[in-house]
Amino acid sequence: MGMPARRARPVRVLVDMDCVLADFEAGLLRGFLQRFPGEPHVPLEERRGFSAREQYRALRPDLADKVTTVFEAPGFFLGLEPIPGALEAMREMNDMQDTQVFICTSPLMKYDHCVTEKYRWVEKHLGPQFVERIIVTRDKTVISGDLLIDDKEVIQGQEETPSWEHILFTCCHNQHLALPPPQRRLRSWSDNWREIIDSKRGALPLDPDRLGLPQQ
Ligand SMILES: Nc1ccn([C@H]2C[C@H](O)[C@@H](COP(=O)(O)O)O2)c(=O)n1
Ligand SMILES: [Mg+2]
Repeated sequence: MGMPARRARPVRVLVDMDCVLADFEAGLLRGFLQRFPGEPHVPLEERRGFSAREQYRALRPDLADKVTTVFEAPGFFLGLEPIPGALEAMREMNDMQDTQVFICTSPLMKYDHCVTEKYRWVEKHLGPQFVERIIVTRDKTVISGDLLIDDKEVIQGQEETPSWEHILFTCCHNQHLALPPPQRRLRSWSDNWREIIDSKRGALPLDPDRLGLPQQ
């Protein structure tokens, strides 16, 4: 009897941070209302499009810079609340057999507080073993993986055909979008992320050394 067949490599899952693990949108609105209480704002149910800055600009041009001061301020990223179920899902995913999890996040161009606070947020909420799993990049297309769970509707960069399948994580700014088939959504961390990961297992090549076939 040979050894049982085994997959040649684990499924690699890249998980975005803002709006997937950390509630950027709720933190931004809370910060905006605190800092500019008399100004018009965009309620979460009316958010459309990835860029809050552009939607505030459309509301009134000077609000673009005002909303930007909120997410560029020290303490903003560290103070974000976790998305419901995100921390539990990350721990479970990290413990799954044949599964590798990385946190894949883009920094602001004005990175002073953002980058350090993203690291500190991960350590605070997920612990040091996840700090080792952080990938900070402005271009997610050059990172290799089987899945990228991300709330940004279109992810472009230098690589035209990234190795990962983009799973759109539902967030206030993208919930109205009809996805072109076969693109898939993860509606929340209560949705079936395990099934999405398992759907990638069959696609992986089997390790010929583990098939139990007689060696040639
Ligand atoms: N609705 C959003 C979400 C995030 N950002 C900014 C904040 C971060 O610097 C960056 C994160 O991008 P991600 O890695 O989550 O694709 O983008 C924003 O401007 N608006
Ligand atoms: Mg995001």
